[in-house]
Amino acid sequence: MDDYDEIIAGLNRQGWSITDTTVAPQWCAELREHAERLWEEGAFEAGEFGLDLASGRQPEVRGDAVCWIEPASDLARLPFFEWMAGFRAVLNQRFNLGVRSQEFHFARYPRGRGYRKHLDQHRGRNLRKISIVLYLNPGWNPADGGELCFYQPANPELELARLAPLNARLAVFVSGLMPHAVLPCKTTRWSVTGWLRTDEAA
Ligand SMILES: O=C(O)CCC(=O)C(=O)O
Ligand SMILES: [Fe+2]
Repeated sequence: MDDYDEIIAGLNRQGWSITDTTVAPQWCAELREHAERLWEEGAFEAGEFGLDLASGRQPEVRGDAVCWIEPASDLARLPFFEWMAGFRAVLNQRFNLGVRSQEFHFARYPRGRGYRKHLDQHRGRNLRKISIVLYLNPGWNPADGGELCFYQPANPELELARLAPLNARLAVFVSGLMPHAVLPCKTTRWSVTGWLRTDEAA
């Protein structure tokens, strides 16, 4: 079984999958360098919750700052994003998922912040099919918190898994199915987050 197969098997079986050996630590180091540079350049903005821009910024609900990766930029051609384009092709060929575009942002959670339980599909819209999170945190300690939690789709009170944001860990899940949350972190938490979508690139 290759990595794509392993991830897809997890999605089919339970709606989510975690792999720790798919993404090369070198790719993560490079992404983390870019993320920190962009942070220092002031390129991040507060993460927004839902589509209502007027009321969308609620740090007690969603505490990260994000920096979107322009699809036409050099960054979008880094190996991790090329690998994702390959994953998309496999999902389309074998499962007819019709994921025609991908969007990604860097995310940075400062100490004390998390993201309350939510689904990744905006209400009434279902363009986002598959959610992707790659963690960029070398030396993450279990005591640092910041776990990604999955909850039972039919009963979101029931926690299914609690996963530390370990360096190079890749989480993939069905956007419209899996309730999830980020528990508050005790130290700065970095990641790349994205979605495979059914519409064409903007
Ligand atoms: O960083 C994570 O573990 C999940 C982030 C998330 O749920 C989101 O950005 O929608
Ligand atoms: Fe999410």
